[in-house]
Amino acid sequence: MSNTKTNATLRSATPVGPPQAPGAPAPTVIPSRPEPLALVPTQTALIVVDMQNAYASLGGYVDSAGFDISGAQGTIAGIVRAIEAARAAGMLIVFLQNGWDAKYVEAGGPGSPNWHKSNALKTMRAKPELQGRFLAKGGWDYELIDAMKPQPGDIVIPKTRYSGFFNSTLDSSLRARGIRSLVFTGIATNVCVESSLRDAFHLEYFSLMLEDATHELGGAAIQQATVYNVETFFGWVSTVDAFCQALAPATAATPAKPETATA
Ligand SMILES: C/C(=C/NC(N)=O)C(=O)O
Repeated sequence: MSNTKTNATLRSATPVGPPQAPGAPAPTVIPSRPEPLALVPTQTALIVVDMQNAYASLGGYVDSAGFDISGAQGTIAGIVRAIEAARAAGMLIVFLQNGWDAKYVEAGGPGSPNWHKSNALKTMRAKPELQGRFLAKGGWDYELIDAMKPQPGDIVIPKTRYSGFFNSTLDSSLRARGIRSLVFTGIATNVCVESSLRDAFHLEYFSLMLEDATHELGGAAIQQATVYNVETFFGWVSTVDAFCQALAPATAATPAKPETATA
């Protein structure tokens, strides 16, 4: 890509991150591009975007609408690892869940661009036998996938448009908990992940995207376009391995069980 040179030039080894008050817990430095990112785990939320049957399961909305999600299993495995590492380090886990009421009032009618652009709504209009099947609250398509059931202390935030911040309680929920940094995972990289991450930038959050814990709709070049956008304009990019390895010392620092002395 012709932009590689620009990004390499702008890369730095000095970590960046939200300012820390004196006496604040030491941040964890995550190797990332274009700079390492310094995050305090207890002031960071892992955002899992729309890991619902609609986006990650065969027979769900995006599969039925003709998008290729054959790589979703790898994405799911990466997100599961990231969640485990984040939880062990004391990060808040937030699951976003996209969809509308069963009568699709929240989806909007012909006066809403969403009615015209949503491929879920378009597919159901084109095939009336599918009406009611996609992204309706209460249905299988809307549910989070089995691999990602929330645990006590996690937060689930419903949303009705691509950005997790639009008309939702996401921003207030994060601010109320003193969250300053966000780690983005989920599907789709170029739609709800990127929309949410862009809004996070404008709301002054430091955002990291784990590129191998996201999956695009539209092909490999589309994935690279979002990675470029995030790395160059809106945040930082890393991998599941780098994230988990950086957090491991923080996890190891939690008090171990006393060993039983054997004579
Ligand atoms: C295309 C699409 C993407 N959603 C997402 N979670 O990125 C949709 O909801 O129609």
